[in-house]
Amino acid sequence: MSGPSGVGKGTVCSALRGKLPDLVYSVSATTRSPRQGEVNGVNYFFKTRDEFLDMMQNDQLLEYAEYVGNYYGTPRDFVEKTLESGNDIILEIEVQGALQVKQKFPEGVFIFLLPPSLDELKDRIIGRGTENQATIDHRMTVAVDEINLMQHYDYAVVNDQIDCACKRIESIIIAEHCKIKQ
Ligand SMILES: Nc1nc2c(ncn2[C@@H]2O[C@H](COP(=O)(O)OP(=O)(O)O)[C@@H](O)[C@H]2O)c(=O)[nH]1
Ligand SMILES: Nc1ncnc2c1ncn2[C@@H]1O[C@H](COP(=O)(O)OP(=O)(O)O)[C@@H](O)[C@H]1O
Repeated sequence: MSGPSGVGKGTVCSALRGKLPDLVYSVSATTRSPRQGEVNGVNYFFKTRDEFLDMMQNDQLLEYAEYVGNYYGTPRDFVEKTLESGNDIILEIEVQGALQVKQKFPEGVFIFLLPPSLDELKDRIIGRGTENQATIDHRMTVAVDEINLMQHYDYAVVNDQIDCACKRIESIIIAEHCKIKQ
């Protein structure tokens, strides 16, 4: 799942956890500093730049990207082991990374979460109160670039109300399970 900063990816994923308990969540590595309340190993694996570069060089990341001045990447082992054990896994990642995953797992299901409007998106980022003004401006610029790449995804879901967005994503996951693969 991808979507611009502040659209509600984290909020929707938390709500989905309650509804689809068998769905496994990938915890990413990042060089971004933890926000208040974020826990290492739960929200992210927080890494120094050197530690992250080591992971890249040792092929420990399934994909990675630089986003607004920090690196983000998906630890490879956990994803591969989860899939080998027959479970589904959800990656909450930005667009460049999702396109790398699409190359490696074309059978994956790619969902783009959209805000009802750019004004509402900005209100949500500001309302969350975790970023300074310069970072908010940078993230809003990137948001437009990301939305322009939405055509690479299988589904677009508008996060107007959290419950409605969750139901739409749940329906997608259930439908994908029932799909006859050609
Ligand atoms: N490529 C990639 N992007 C990631 C990964 N983990 C998180 N991201 C994305 O990085 C962007 C910034 O994440 P974050 O700093 O937590 O900000 P937020 O989206 O505003 O909560 C978001 O688009 C995340 O989905 C990852 O492992 N790989
Ligand atoms: N459907 C929604 N309606 C109103 N506010 C929302 C909705 N979804 C999320 N939010 C709020 O928007 C802010 C950003 O949500 P968050 O989940 O942190 O976004 P993301 O993970 O995409 O950056 C949070 O303060 C969250 O409570």
